Amino acid sequence: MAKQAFSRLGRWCSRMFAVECDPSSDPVYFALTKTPQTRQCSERQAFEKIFRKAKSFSLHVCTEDKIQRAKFYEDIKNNTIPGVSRGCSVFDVFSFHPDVKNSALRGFLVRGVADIQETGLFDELVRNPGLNVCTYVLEEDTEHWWQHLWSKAEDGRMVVVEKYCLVPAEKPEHHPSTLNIINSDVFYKFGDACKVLRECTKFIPESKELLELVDQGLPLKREGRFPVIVIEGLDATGKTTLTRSLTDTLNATLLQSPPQCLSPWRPRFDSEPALLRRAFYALGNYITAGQIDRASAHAPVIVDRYWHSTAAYGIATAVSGRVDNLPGPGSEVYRWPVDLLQPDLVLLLTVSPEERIRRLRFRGAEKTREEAELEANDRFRSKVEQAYKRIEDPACVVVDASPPPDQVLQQVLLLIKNKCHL
Ligand SMILES: Nc1nc2c(ncn2[C@@H]2O[C@H](COP(=O)(O)OP(=O)(O)OP(=O)(O)O)[C@@H](O)[C@H]2O)c(=O)[nH]1
Ligand SMILES: Nc1ncnc2c1ncn2[C@@H]1O[C@H](COP(=O)(O)OP(=O)(O)O)[C@@H](O)[C@H]1O
Repeated sequence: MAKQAFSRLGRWCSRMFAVECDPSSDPVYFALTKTPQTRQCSERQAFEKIFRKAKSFSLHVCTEDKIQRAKFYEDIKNNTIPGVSRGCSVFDVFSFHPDVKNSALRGFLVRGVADIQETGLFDELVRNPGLNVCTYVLEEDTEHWWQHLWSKAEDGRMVVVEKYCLVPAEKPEHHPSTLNIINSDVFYKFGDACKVLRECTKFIPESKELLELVDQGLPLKREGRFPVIVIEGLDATGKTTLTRSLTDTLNATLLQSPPQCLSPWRPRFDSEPALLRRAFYALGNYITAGQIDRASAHAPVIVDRYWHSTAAYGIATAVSGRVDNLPGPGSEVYRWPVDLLQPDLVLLLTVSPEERIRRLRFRGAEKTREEAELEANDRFRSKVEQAYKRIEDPACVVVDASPPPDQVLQQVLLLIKNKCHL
């Protein structure tokens, strides 16, 4: 067991390690090296900011099984690990190769635990072989901080199988949370989303029924000749109101994503980790694409949310810390999926945060977990808004939706006339 664990852990060598103590500032970055480097007194504060003097444990979820990793990470993050909740600080951490796609392993640092043996960490490790636990110790003689990787030996004892010296390092070009977006936080192909849903049938049997709903012959190019207009925007920007009045005025067909047929499963997937939530919404977009293809043969089609929502919420959820940690405009994460039917026009409704809150209160509707997050967290909301505006091919056209409903409708009808010749 130790040998197998060691070989799996071995790929961690010469990686970087980032600790996110404060989401409003950059993480503290360290290089993991096999041999201690000469200490600079200026580095002292990097260590004291993270480790103080107390022992600290970093819990890395390191398994090839994406589903297990996503579920375990969420479960552990949202509950407390037995014996470590009292007075401990918990920070997000990333172990990664700088600027290498798909190299980031998310985990978190629990600081201030008296002794690792006292906690439930080792029991968790035994129950979840894919889980790896590290401790951080200051070696008094060399005054260096070391990361010790633990694993379970054949005789059942926990042993240190590898150790790396921590050296403060410069921040890499890309925030580590942006490295795994493609196919872990956002899906750009139908098959990739289906793969995740297929793998989770073991603990979400409903996924099998979902997969049967999707027509395997997905429409890439639209056969229909009528325009397709998507209305996007944060909740309470007026999408439902506008899509209904547009549908009446244009004698159009109103569709939405996720489509009605997925409603029975939505609460379940909204409560699942981001990986599964995103696969569910991606699947919803492909089912809606089939409906758009058929409907646009007979009349104009208005769609309430589509790919922009899926990608914007996925990217904003994945990228931690500041808004400027988002991948820059033009990044491949903002591109349209090659196999998803494209609309003719995407309108992004925007209102001021104050007006949105006023409308939300007035409407009093219940919120998804992400909508609650939008309220509580300006930074998350700004990341969603920025991501919406960076998505390409087609990019969205921003509409000021703060005027009264009839004025917004007239403004949008003019836009549709100019862009779609309707
Ligand atoms: N439709 C959609 N919703 C998503 C997606 N990803 C996350 N969500 C969440 O679902 C919420 C929207 O749910 P909807 O069913 O579209 O309800 P809605 O009435 O359009 O929401 P409002 O914007 O409040 O009108 C979003 O605010 C997100 O919290 C996605 O890909 N598509
Ligand atoms: N242009 C507008 N001006 C003022 N209030 C509006 C406008 N559009 C919608 N509302 C009101 O704001 C609330 C949210 O509108 P809704 O269409 O449900 O937004 P969304 O579908 O984007 O969540 C509703 O109570 C609605 O009556």
